[in-house]
Amino acid sequence: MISLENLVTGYRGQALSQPISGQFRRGSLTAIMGVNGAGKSTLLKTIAGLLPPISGGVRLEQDAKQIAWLPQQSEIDHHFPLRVIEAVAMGSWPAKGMLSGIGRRMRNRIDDALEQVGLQDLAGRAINQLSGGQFQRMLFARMLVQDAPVMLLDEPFTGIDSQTSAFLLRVIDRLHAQGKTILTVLHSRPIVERHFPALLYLHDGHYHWGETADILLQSDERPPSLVRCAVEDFHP
Ligand SMILES: Nc1ncnc2c1ncn2[C@@H]1O[C@H](COP(=O)(O)OP(=O)(O)OP(=O)(O)O)[C@@H](O)[C@H]1O
Repeated sequence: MISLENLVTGYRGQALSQPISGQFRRGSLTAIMGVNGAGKSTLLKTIAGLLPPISGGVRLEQDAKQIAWLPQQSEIDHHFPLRVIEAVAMGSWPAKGMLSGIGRRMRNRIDDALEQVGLQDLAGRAINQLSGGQFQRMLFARMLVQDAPVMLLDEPFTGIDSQTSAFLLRVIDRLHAQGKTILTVLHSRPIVERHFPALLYLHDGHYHWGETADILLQSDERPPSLVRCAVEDFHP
C-alpha cells in the first residue's frame, strides 16, 4: 500500500495542490489524470522519492528500490550509446547494483522481458536506432526486468502508435493480474474507462479520488465537465 498523508507537492516551496490524503491499495491499478500542468508528473516523482514534498508525506510499505519508474519519453536521452539489451539489463541495477554482472537467471529474465514486449530480434540494436514505439517497448522490458511490486508510469502512450499502445496496455493488464500496484499518468478517457478501476483526478488545485466510474459520473453531472481530456482515436 502507498499512503499519501496530507501530501503537498511542488517546486521550491511553491505548492501545486491542496493537501492530498488517501491510499493506493496493494494490487490496485490507478489512472492519474488532469489538464497539462495540473501536477501529475510532480505527484508521481514525489511518490517515487525523486522530489521532496512541500509538506505532508508519502508512506510506502516497501523501500524505494522496489519502485519501478517509467519516465515520460521527453525526459530520456535517446542518444546515449547503449544497445537495447544493455538498457533492458539496467532494470536489474536497483536490486543487484551496477557492477554485479549478469548471471544466467538474470539473462533469462532479460530474454523473457524482451520477448514479452516483442523486441527479441532487436536486442543488439543501438537505442538511438529505435522508433518511438520500439523505445517505449524497451522501457517496458526494463521495468519487467526490475519486477518491482510498485510501478509508476508517466504517460506511457503519449506519442506512441495505437497498435503499440494496445500491446503495452495488455502488458499493464497482465502486471495488474499478477498483483502489482500500478499508478499511470494518462490523458485518454476511453483507456481509463476501460482499463483502470481507480482514478485520481487533479483539477484546479483540488483532487477527486475513487472508483473510476464514480469520478467520471460526478464529472459528467457537473458541467463543464470535470474531466476535460483528449479523446484519442484509439479504443483498445
Ligand atoms: N523542475 C521544475 N521546476 C519548477 N517548476 C516545475 C518543474 N517541473 C514542472 N514544473 C511546473 O509544475 C507544474 C506541474 O508540472 P507537471 O509536469 O507535474 O504537470 P503535469 O500535470 O504532469 O502536466 P503534463 O500533462 O503537461 O505533463 C507546471 O506548472 C510546471 O511548469
